[in-house]
Amino acid sequence: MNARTPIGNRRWVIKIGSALLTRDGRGLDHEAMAGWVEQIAAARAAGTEIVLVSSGAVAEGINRLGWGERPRAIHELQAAAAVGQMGLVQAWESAFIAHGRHTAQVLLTHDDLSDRKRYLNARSALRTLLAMGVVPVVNENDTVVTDEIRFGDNDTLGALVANLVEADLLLILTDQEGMYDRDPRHDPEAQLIREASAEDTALEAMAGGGGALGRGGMRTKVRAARLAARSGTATLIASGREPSIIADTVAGGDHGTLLVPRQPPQTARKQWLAGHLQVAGHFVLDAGAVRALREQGTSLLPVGVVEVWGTFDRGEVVACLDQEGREIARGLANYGADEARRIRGHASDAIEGTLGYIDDPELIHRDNLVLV
Ligand SMILES: Nc1ncnc2c1ncn2[C@@H]1O[C@H](COP(=O)(O)OP(=O)(O)O)[C@@H](O)[C@H]1O
Ligand SMILES: N[C@@H](CCC(=O)OP(=O)(O)O)C(=O)O
Repeated sequence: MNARTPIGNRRWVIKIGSALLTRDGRGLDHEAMAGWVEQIAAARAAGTEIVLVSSGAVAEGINRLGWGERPRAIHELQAAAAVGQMGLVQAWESAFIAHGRHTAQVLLTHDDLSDRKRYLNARSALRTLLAMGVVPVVNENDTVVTDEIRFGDNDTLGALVANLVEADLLLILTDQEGMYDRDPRHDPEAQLIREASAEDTALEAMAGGGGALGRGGMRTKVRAARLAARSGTATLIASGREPSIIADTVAGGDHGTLLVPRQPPQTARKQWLAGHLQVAGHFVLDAGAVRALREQGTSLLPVGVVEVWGTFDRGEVVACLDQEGREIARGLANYGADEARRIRGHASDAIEGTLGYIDDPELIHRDNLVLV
């Protein structure tokens, strides 16, 4: 068997899913948590900085409130998350304190990471905590988000946190040995993938949805790996039921599925752009502009835009689509939607004549543009 690509051990993000943490919804598995904490504390003592991304607030809230099943109403889910998050942080805090390690609760929303200022604040807070030897315990702030504006699954959140702290590894612990070439729940012949490129688009076809408690399944884990790769972060999907999974991985063991970045890391600003789950509008590009962006890495000029959709202001994130509606890039618009509609299809030297002023010759400057 070929040796796997080695993983750096400077900084890791470890994500633990709901199904694992809550024994399939029967309440927090304190014993398993103690086992993971012991291994994390040892890795930290040996010099690896670790951020924990912990799911399980909603599942634990449902358990604490004695509800038989997951509610559908958003206000009930928000309430369950608020109750359950208390149990989660209590459990992590006491497990880490037994090893003399402080934890810090960090609850994030999509808005926190899409607003540039708040993103930079979250980044410096996390980096400060890590430098102080604290283990940040991150979750989505489920109580203040609704379906339209949530990450929903913590795989995506884990990847964005890995971008924030520029982790070497995003370790996703789940209830399977790793990623198989098809959903093992439906096909016992499924084969475990040992290593693949995080950017390999064929992986998505092999990844299915999640179980009753987890939200994303393998699909969101594959997407998370692609997102994480933007900061040069490798993703390992492995079984949290394997008793010494973290220690073995630190020691260079080769459990699970490793998805490695093959492209060079992007700048922090481009990672931030790629991490936006929502955009304020769309530019539809002609074929020449699509080629120029993809093949030459140019800025987007008004002349290559055939349609402008949505309402947005200068500085907002806008997606660029080809004529079949496929997103090819996104970036920060230099003009608001109304101005963009007036200058689309025009050469840049006609902008001033059309608008009466010119801010920039491009609709999106290439420094603010990321291919997706
Ligand atoms: N190709 C695949 N390989 C492995 N697991 C898969 C695959 N496709 C779908 N799955 C499902 O994804 C589930 C894990 O995701 P999920 O239920 O969201 O858990 P978590 O809470 O850990 O995120 C597995 O239990 C498995 O049934
Ligand atoms: N923020 C949510 C986690 C969402 C979720 O279920 O994520 P996951 O189990 O990782 O697929 C919670 O704490 O309940």
